[in-house]
Amino acid sequence: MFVAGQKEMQQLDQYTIEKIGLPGIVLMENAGERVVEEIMASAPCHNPVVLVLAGGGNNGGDGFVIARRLFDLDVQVHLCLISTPNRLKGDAKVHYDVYINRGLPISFYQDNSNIFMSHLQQADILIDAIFGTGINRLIREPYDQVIHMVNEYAGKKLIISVDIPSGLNSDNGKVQGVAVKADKTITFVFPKTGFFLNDGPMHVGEWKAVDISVPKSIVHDLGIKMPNLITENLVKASIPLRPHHGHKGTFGHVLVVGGSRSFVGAPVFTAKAVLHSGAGLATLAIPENIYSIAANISPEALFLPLSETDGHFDARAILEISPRLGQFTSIAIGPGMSRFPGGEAWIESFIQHLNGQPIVVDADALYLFRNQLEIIREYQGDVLFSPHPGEMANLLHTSIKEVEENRLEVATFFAKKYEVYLLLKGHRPIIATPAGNLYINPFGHDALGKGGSGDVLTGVIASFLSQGASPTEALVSASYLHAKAGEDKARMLSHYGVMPMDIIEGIRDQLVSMERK
Ligand SMILES: NC(=O)C1=CN([C@@H]2O[C@H](COP(=O)(O)OP(=O)(O)OC[C@H]3O[C@@H](n4cnc5c(N)ncnc54)[C@H](OP(=O)(O)O)[C@@H]3O)[C@@H](O)[C@H]2O)[C@@H](O)CC1
Ligand SMILES: Nc1ncnc2c1ncn2[C@@H]1O[C@H](COP(=O)(O)OP(=O)(O)O)[C@@H](O)[C@H]1O
Ligand SMILES: [K+]
Repeated sequence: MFVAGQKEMQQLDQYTIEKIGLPGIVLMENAGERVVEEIMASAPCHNPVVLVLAGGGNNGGDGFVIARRLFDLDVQVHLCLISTPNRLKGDAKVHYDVYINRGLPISFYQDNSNIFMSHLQQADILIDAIFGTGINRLIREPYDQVIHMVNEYAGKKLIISVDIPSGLNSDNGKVQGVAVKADKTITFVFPKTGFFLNDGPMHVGEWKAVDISVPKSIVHDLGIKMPNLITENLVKASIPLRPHHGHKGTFGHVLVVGGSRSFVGAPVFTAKAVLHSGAGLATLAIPENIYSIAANISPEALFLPLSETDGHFDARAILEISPRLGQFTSIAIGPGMSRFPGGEAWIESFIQHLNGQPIVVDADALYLFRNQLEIIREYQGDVLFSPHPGEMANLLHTSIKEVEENRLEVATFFAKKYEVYLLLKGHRPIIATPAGNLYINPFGHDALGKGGSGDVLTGVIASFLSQGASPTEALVSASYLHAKAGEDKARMLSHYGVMPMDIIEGIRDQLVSMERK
């Protein structure tokens, strides 16, 4: 499934109408019909009272169809036009005329806002068909008042947005002054990019993309490049296959490099995640002063205790580890490593001793690479970076705000420029490839916002690489399983109580349920 912005939706609609010959009024009729099906399926009570709020563009046009079709199903429905009738044009005007010709119930906000308020109070369900993807400026009077009034009922009445919550920018998810806070959004053809960026996740609620007879194959016919949405099916096709006759050699040997006196748990979580997600072997290369604690809590791992000074790796460690590096099928470096003096030179030397295995760079290793990214570009194997927004900002010498407001652009830029596979973590993680492909993970939970959670993810990525997944496959499947594990564990253990080991267990539960399906 793809994720579409305003321009892409226009291209798809236009092609369907002009080249395929399916008129816009038919698409609008289909759109209205699909939304009505969803309204009927999610009605909070018997005989709900529905208020449809229609704007002056095509989103309002959908609203006229929805109100008419609800009326024909004997639903108590009222339509309120927020715009003025003489501004209506095209397909929306056709459906407005049909509505008026049928003599169906309507009122005009501009004529009498009191009537509107009384309808708002009486309704069980509010249908937001004020603005769709066509919004092109900040929302002002009277639309902002209406949206504020609708939002006062958030959590009290069922609010369903048509295509996108009115006021939300479909490309970047920014609120254009004010935006509807929907419980549900019924969107057409593809989910909109803005659902997953900036304010989007706080406004869309539960979303569903419905078919309105715009063929999805147009994307390929027109060669339109859009971000991919990570779905269970995509993940099923991405998780490395496990031959029944395989042995620990088949499933790869992951080297985890990290840890320091202050951060003992981080590399341990990574190594545990490596093994719980299927790798044959995991070796933990850690400073020798934390060896006994780490070994005590992870008997399943192999160990490579390395020389250290003041609780972190030192130059001797490189000499000790370098003859061994050839035996590993993937490397995860960074968890708990600390930002130690001389760390930049240490990590440069480390990468020069590798033989092209895929390498996952996370946490402090990202920091240590930030001023020497050319080394990454020149590395002869695949490099995967998994920064959180703070680490991403550090890599680009910019602010977290800049990163968060431009997640897609930032991820695309960095992946292309440094030829890395990038997983930009956060509420809705983004994966960007050196070739410019994008993936958005629509899952995840605030339960994952706890130290150690990212270390687990790093381990799963490295594990899948070791089992033969491509960098994109490893990132897509690890990010999905991690996010779904967070959602699932939060249901059992609360938003507050999920620990890194629970996430590891949750990932294993996800793998069990995928194997069964
Ligand atoms: N095309 C198709 O085949 C299909 C399209 N479909 C539907 O169409 C929707 C897109 O429709 P759309 O392009 O007409 O835009 P829409 O979101 O209704 O708003 C534009 C209107 O709002 C106005 N306006 C904009 N910003 C404003 C602001 N800040 N404050 C105030 N006014 C503002 C703008 O006015 P203007 O700029 O012209 O003055 C214009 O009147 C899409 O989301 C889907 O629901 C479906 O039916 C399926 C078939
Ligand atoms: N509110 C949230 N919603 C979804 N995912 C989240 C949320 N908060 C954190 N996460 C996820 O949790 C992980 C945290 O990683 P990171 O910050 O590197 O943690 P650490 O390095 O402490 O282990 C990331 O995968 C991130 O996407
Ligand atoms: K809307």
